[in-house]
Amino acid sequence: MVGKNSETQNEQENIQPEGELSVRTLTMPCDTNHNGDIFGGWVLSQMDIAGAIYSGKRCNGRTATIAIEAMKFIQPVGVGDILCCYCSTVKEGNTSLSVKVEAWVVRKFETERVKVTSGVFTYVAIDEDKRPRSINSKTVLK
Ligand SMILES: CCCCCCCCCCCCCCCC(=O)SCCNC(=O)CCNC(=O)[C@H](O)C(C)(C)COP(=O)(O)OP(=O)(O)OC[C@H]1O[C@@H](n2cnc3c(N)ncnc32)[C@H](O)[C@@H]1OP(=O)(O)O
Repeated sequence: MVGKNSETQNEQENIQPEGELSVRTLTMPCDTNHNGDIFGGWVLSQMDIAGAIYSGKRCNGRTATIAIEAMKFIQPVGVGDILCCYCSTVKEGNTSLSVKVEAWVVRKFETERVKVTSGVFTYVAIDEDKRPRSINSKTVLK
């Protein structure tokens, strides 16, 4: 069974996700690699979407990902797992917002959450010409 040891560890240490749930989705067979696990790149893209939704709300409109800190994939994600991405603010700059995104999964037919990876994603608030703008500027949300 994938990741059972870490689940037990999470329960024992009572580790909980940090931040606001931004994306929750079901993993599908089309997202697997040649080993039958979910592609790390697919997980990364879901985390980027989660951070983009979170930063879009905070920055009142469009944002673009400018940087992603090094990440460690702690354990594999399987088909049928439910991926949950939680976001919290690490740093607010003038035009940028750094967001910690934690990825957790609920294993297929189980109930406990297991942390699979986390990373800091930085977004820049951009205007309609795709130029940086203040994260506090009020833009039309489109
Ligand atoms: C109710 C509302 C709901 C809304 C709901 C929305 C939902 C929406 C869902 C979308 C879901 C899909 C989301 C996919 C998200 C992409 O896929 S975005 C695509 C990938 N990213 C790109 O193509 C961006 C390409 N880069 C660029 O266009 C330009 O670099 C940018 C972003 C316009 C920035 O321009 P620049 O001249 O390079 O920026 P610069 O002035 O040097 O620096 C800007 C800020 O970034 C910081 N920065 C620069 N380099 C770095 C670095 N390496 N590390 C950290 N920070 C850095 C600077 O310090 C500065 O921050 P501040 O000090 O102002 O706070």
